Amino acid sequence: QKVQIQPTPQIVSQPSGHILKPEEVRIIGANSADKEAVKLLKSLFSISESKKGFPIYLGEKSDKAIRKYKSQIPNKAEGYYLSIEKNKIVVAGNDERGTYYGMQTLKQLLVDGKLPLLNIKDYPDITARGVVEGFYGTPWNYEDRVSQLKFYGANKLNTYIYGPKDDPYHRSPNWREPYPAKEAKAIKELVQVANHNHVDFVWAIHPGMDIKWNTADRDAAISKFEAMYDLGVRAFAVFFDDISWEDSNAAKQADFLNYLDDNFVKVKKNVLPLILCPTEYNKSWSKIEKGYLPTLGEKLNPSIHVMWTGDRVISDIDRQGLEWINQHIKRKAYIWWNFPVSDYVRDHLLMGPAYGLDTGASDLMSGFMSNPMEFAEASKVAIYSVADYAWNIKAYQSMEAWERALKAVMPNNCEMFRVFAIHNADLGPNGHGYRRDESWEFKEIAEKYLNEVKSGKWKVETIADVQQEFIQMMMSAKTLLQSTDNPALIDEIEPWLLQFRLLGESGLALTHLQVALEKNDKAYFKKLYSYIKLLKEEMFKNSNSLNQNPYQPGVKTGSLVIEPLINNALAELSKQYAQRYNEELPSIANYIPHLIYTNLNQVENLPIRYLHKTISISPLLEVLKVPANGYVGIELVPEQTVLHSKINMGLDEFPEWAKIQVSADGDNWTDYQGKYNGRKEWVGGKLEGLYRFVRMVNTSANEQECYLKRFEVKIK
Ligand SMILES: CCCC(=O)N[C@H]1/C(=N/OC(=O)Nc2ccccc2)O[C@H](CO)[C@@H](O)[C@@H]1O
Ligand SMILES: [Ca+2]
Repeated sequence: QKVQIQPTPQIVSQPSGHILKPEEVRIIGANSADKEAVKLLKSLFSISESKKGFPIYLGEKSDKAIRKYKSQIPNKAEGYYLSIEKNKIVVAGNDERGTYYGMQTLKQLLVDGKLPLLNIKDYPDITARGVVEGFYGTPWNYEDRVSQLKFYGANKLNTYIYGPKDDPYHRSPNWREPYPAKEAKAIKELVQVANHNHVDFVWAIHPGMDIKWNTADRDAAISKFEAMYDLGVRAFAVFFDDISWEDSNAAKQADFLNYLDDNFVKVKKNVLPLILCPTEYNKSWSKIEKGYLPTLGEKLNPSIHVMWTGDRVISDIDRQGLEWINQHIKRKAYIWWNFPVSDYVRDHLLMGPAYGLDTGASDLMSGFMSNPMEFAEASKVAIYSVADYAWNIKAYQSMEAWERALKAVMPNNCEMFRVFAIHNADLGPNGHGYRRDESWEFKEIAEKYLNEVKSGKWKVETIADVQQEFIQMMMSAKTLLQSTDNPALIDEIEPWLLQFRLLGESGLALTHLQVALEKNDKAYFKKLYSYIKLLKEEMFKNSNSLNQNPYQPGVKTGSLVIEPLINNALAELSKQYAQRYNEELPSIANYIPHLIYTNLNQVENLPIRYLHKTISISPLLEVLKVPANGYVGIELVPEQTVLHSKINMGLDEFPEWAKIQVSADGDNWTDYQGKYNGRKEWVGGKLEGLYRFVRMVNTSANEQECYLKRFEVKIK
């Protein structure tokens, strides 16, 4: 039988039987082996004081106790040789971390008091593997981070990069200041937890918003690094992402990094190589002829890593793209993979497989980091898969890893967790145009069901299939809400579980509308319809009260297949009701008729939201570039009476290049009189008459920059 080890090892022999877990073991090499490995071994077996215990040889290739096995150990960083035999076990590392990883594998193989007889030669494909806490939104808390670090140790991830955008001491305004005592203590403890799990804790500084290219700021960075060094940090990164372009001077950035490298990293000796997050960190933004990347490639000290997100900000990672970037930066790219980060689609959870990763790229990357969701536990599903990919790239199978990830995160309820995860994977329409598959096992049934509803000739077995899925959604939500094996996870995803249950319930009720039509029972149909309306109102209330944030407030679930199926079937069945009984029912599908109105491709995919008679554009996190005559706004369908409007462009004064205009026909525009309310927001009042378009337009002759933090129109 094939043993299952996470991550998938490089070389495993076929098991030739098994042994029972030894009552007592004797560790040979305990004094010279990696101490975390010794601790882990002692937590698994009872150690005999006398000579008679079952021998376990533990240590690194340079240790005397392991000398006999030295030739078996892969000559690769963090590699190990593990052999489980009838009369001994050998756990031999190429280095301390290798020994520790060998022990993690041994721990996984000890199941039901038995151990398989086999041997393994294993090592990682990618040198640095892990997670960059680099998202916008609520940073992870201390308990989240401790749990993450233990999870990384168990999954052979060796790097955690601390860089939460919303930590004021990581970025502006306080990147120069040392952390206050409380935060400093927490970081000091986290570094220790990281060390116990053989994870390199990388502290990132983000000086980009207000750095000056002078000795004062260079030394400010060094003194901040010194302060972090005193807390135990031995690895550092410098982030220059998401800053305005005049600061994206490659030569200055390279000099700054080289100065830190020469005057801090090289001086300290036990500090890992620096990591740079460049301003041009994806192919779609790079203009090679402008020389930013080639300058970094030329000038940056060779030991400094350069981060890269791929062809776009949110992007698949493939061999071709990696070969492209590596030639320009003259080193192997250090990947910052923006998945499962959801800070630009905050109403969605990304619980699906981690796919779009080239299994032929093992020799082209120096690092692979996942940028996760602000929900730490929920992110573990994708992080688990990334661990499998980064360790053994050619063997990676995203769907298989996903199945194991679900079991790892929710061991006692993985089937119910799978029902939830499979229907909470896509992002919905978003500014990056990045989408994921969702509900893939239900799509065919959904299609069949909708066609049968439309034709009015439905089959019992199709209805049964659909009812089974809806009931499973309800069972999944209820089971998970009452589960106890991962309370932190349930706490994070509760809003989505509540919504998921209501969605399943509304789907189930929907199938009974067909029963009512079959029985020609008008009263029953109307009762069901009102019931579905109640369910939808509760979902609407959830979306108005839970997971509120300034960007994508609300709770979206099953948004790719399930929700549209229910809304389309509902519309169809209420149409059939109207035809049969000559009576229109109020539309209850939460359809939004209004549209985004723009000629800027950076925002053309942004979703429109509708809550409480307010239509708004989903905000953009990053800076918006508006060329001459560029405009962004809302098209009201049909035209409406505008009560008031709010536009926040993230600027202190209302820019003279901008105009706010309205139109009924899209050709004749009139200025919309309004004023700044002192909180960077332009406010406009009630307009007489009906209007279809409200927009902000750049009336100057050249490109301008601003933010799209809020653009909303309230209608009567
Ligand atoms: C090396 C990657 C840096 C990165 O991805 N930065 C942020 C990031 N930046 O994305 C952008 O699109 N940034 C941007 C776009 C236009 C102009 C300036 C910045 O996207 C992620 C997902 O929203 C965020 O979590 C990241 O913190
Ligand atoms: Ca040793």
